[in-house]
Amino acid sequence: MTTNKSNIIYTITDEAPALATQSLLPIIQAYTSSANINVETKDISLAGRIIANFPKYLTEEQRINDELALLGELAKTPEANIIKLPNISASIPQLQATIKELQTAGYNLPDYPEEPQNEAEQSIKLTYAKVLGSAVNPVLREGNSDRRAPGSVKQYARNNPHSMGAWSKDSKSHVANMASGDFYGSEVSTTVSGATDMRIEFVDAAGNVSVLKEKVALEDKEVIDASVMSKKALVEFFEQEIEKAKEEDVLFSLHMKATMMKVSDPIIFGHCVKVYYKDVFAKHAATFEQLGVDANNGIGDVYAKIDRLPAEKKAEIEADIQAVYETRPPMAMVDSDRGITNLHVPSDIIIDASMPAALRASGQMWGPDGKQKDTKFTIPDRNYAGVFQAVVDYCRENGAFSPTTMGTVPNVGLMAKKAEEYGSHDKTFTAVSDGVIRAINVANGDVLLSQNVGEGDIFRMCQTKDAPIQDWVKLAVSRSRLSNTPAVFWLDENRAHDAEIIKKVNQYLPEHDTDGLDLRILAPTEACKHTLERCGNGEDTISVTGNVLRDYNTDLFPILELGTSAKMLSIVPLMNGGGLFETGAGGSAPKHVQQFEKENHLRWDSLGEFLALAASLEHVSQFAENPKAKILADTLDAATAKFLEENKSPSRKVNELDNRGSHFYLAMYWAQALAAQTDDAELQSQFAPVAQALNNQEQKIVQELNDAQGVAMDIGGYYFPNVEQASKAMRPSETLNTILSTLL
Ligand SMILES: NC(=O)C1=CN([C@@H]2O[C@H](COP(=O)(O)OP(=O)(O)OC[C@H]3O[C@@H](n4cnc5c(N)ncnc54)[C@H](OP(=O)(O)O)[C@@H]3O)[C@@H](O)[C@H]2O)C=CC1
Ligand SMILES: O=C(O)CCC(=O)C(=O)O
Ligand SMILES: [Mg+2]
Repeated sequence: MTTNKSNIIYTITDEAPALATQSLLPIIQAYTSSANINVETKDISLAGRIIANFPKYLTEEQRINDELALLGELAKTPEANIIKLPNISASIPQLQATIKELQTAGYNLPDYPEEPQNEAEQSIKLTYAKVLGSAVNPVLREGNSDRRAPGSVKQYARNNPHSMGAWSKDSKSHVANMASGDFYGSEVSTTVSGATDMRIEFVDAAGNVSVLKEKVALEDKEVIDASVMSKKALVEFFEQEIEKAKEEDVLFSLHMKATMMKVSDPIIFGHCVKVYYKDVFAKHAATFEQLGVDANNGIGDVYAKIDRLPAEKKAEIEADIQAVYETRPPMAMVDSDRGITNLHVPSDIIIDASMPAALRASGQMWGPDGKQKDTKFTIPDRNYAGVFQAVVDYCRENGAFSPTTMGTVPNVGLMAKKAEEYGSHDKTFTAVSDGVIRAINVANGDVLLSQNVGEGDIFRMCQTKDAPIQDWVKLAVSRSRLSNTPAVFWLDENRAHDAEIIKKVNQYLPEHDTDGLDLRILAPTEACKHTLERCGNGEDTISVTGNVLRDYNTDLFPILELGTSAKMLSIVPLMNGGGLFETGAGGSAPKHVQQFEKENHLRWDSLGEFLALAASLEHVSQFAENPKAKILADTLDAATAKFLEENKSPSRKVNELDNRGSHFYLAMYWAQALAAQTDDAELQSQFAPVAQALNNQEQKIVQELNDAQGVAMDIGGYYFPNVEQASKAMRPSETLNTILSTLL
């Protein structure tokens, strides 16, 4: 893909951010056209990715290019300048719903074959696997991550603190994790010497060898590791903790990352579903087998499949599910009004957002009665569970953090080239029987790593390449220097993988000027305690972490500090010189779309988009030597600061300022800043009348935007909305639209 140096790619994604784009992008395009910057869109939505992968089934007009693949290539070039909004990482139920919507819209796509019966179905399933789970971010993230709250955003939170639920010293909430038999306990790791290929194979108890993965290329000096989650230990753990939750009188809750960890975590989730609802699964085993119920898709899959049964049988199973709640501890709920539990769908409770939300709400979740209650946060594996327990302990002891006084915790995250666990899904396997799974060096037949496995155990291998580690160490030093802030590497010398990474950190740190910097290495739980102490004292600390803690920490600290991770600056300096500017650190906020459909109010906060756009324009100004881009970036920064000062973020309530109104204010402040600057007379004269018009019409525009609300809104689809309808819905102010059109 070739691009003009002043090209910016703006991604079309899903749900709330995709709706917000219908309103914000026309403003961005109108403003940037004045600096010869072309803001082009690329569709990486879930529906778009499905369409792109099945050309054979579609008409000529329906086919679209695989724009994700194009962007993946672009991300490896110095020209890349991509603004990436959050997208859905689909679970199977979400994928099926999207396929259905597309079929209804006339797209002749095949159904998702849950249990393929022949080769053709197997191939369809494999193609759908390409769009399942976290299939976008790892492709674009050809760099490490730098996520932080800009000074103006942090100051805004200090001046306008969000609510924080009070903590009780008697809180019974706690994190439950396994004591053995998990990934943490079994991990082995090594650093590869010399580029080679590896093969992953399974050896059964009788010595028969079968190949699980033919070939994985290994680079010189990369770190590889292998670990196993024992099914037996996991199931026993769930049994015990579910029983204990009842005795302890707390809600039972499970926190996984079934999207990023799309192979291992749905299986772990499925075991929990089968244990919690074991009476139902035992009594109806034959029926479930016949219906093809898959517990990995949650108890919701039972509800979906029993629809096909005669009414009487269906009612019996439903009654049996209800009876489970009499004997089991109360579940943490996703939606207590509709009886949706935390075990309904694996994509409803995603650990990075769900744990901080609970920690912010007095360490509690919502029970079946719609009331908050202390909770057992079940996080089976020990690798990162201790981090959340450290927050629980700190808040129980010291009370909730105060957004007015707490410090800030930016993150430098190791992410490039599918680093660590988040690149493991193509090397994750369930053992079909007892035996050994091992990685063989294809060049000489040596065993690189091996693990004993029992039937049903989950084996996984991770890769972490050397160049990204070097880049990450460099980024950590430079962020620490530039922001004059101590930095802690969250690495556990007792964990095999981390021990290899620590060797590299110690090797690469001396290559940089670290004079006077406070850099240290602490195991994650200790690092978290240290950081929390400092945070409570108003001190800032950079967390330098691997890929998983990058994800967790960049929701955890922003949600405590700012109320949401939507306000984060989220930059990925691409290793080949380009820039990927992610917006916020959160997701696509399905709850916001529900509200939008119900009452035409979108509470999505686009602050992350504003910050990303300013960083992207700054990148254009440097890369393309475009001085107008620099002015656009600086004035956008000024406008964003004013936007915060004036408190123009969307309200949560209908008929008040929403996402669209917040975009109007940004546009007005941006035009004012452009009209006020004197470095570029052309821009000044272009924007003076725009600023004037927006100013004069402020009342009218806000009225038009707010009056449109309060009615149900149909945009012709959820995963595949009608673009014209969505655009019309998101641009209800004719006055604003007319003023913007004068710039084009
Ligand atoms: N970078 C990416 O592409 C990411 C994608 N995802 C995907 O997003 C989906 C939903 O994930 P989930 O775990 O529910 O997390 P989300 O971050 O989407 O939502 C959690 C809550 O965070 C708040 N929130 C998030 N973003 C904003 C925003 N811009 N403005 C205001 N509030 C915001 C909302 O709280 P409230 O309702 O209280 O207003 C929201 O309900 C999944 O499909 C997931 O895979 C998740 C993370 C990152
Ligand atoms: O890609 C995903 O599924 C989620 C990514 C995410 O949560 C993050 O990077 O913070
Ligand atoms: Mg995240």
